[in-house]
Amino acid sequence: MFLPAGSKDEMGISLNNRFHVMEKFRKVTTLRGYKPISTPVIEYASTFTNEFIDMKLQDMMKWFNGEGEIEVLRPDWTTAIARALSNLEKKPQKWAYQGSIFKRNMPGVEYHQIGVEIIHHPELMGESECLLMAQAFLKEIGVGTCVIELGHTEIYESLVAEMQLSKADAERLRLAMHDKKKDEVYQIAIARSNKEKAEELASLVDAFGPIEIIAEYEEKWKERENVLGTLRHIKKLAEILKQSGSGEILVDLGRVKNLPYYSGLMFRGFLQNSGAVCFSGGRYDRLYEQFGESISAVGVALDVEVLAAQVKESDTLEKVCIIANEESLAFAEEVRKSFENCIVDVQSEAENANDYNKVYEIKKLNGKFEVIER
Ligand SMILES: N[C@@H](Cc1c[nH]c[nH+]1)C(=O)O
Repeated sequence: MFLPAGSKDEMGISLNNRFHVMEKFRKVTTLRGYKPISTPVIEYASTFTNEFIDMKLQDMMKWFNGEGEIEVLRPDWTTAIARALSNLEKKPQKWAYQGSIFKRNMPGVEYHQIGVEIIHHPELMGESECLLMAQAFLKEIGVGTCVIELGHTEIYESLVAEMQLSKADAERLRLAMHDKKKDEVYQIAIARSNKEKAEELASLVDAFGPIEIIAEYEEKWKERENVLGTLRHIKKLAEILKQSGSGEILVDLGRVKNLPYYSGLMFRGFLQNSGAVCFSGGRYDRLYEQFGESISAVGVALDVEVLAAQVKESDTLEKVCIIANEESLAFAEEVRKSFENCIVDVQSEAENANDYNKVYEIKKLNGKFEVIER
């Protein structure tokens, strides 16, 4: 029997590691005051494709239901949770979730995420909480500090806003900027504005580096009051992270949004050893405008596959094998209770004796069961 492309079975160590990551996440988030939330795996496509969200239908796993409406497998937690929360009381809330998202445009199709969404919290508080939670969690699973990158939608968008781009050109420019293709950014920009503007936009491609480069850009953009405010905000957040023992902090001032609903601060975490992205998130206040609300919303999702691959299998529990037969099964179940905090495996034969720290056999001597160490 075969599976569709992208689907896969999982077993043994990799599944154990995934569960380990998810259990620790539940512990860390519970202790930080998050409540759990879950949404159905099947939703209407329009929840994700409406004008406020604008995710691409072609990237989703989808079908028509009996009424002719398009249904999808959950492509994104953040949007699904916003839908679920839209009718709830408007007070500060912190939600934690774990489960799959599905993306047709990615080789794995099904991805496991753990994440949090924080709404109705003061901006800096919600943003720093996302990152401090992520840091505390990475520590808890033994990954340690990661490299944090901070970016902001408004720097690029305030430059582009004056350019009167068509939707298609805006998307081409965003992609070129995202891929850091400086020449292409310049070419698209020069066709729609003047040389000075095109050069400014192209130079934004290089506006990344350690947090200290912000000083250079404060000087460069000293006339642009709104951008200066954004830089001050990023610096404040970086300061909180540093004081809380974060590792390296980078900025990408030319970063464009990777999800259409971001508005404001965006962040990512990179593993120290491989550079893999282990978390990604940001502010998405505008997503709630579809419900006629103006609120503060920020969240982060962590990639369970990436993190599970970092977990070192630490079998701290002693493994015991009890060999029993049909007659001694009930007795073996009693014996099991005498081994506290051990993995106790009742078998008919110790096939792989080396897998166990201790092997016991239940024998019947003079009509009585005895436990004999092998
Ligand atoms: N849903 C985003 C992460 C996120 C959570 N909250 C805000 N952003 C993602 O899948 O990358």
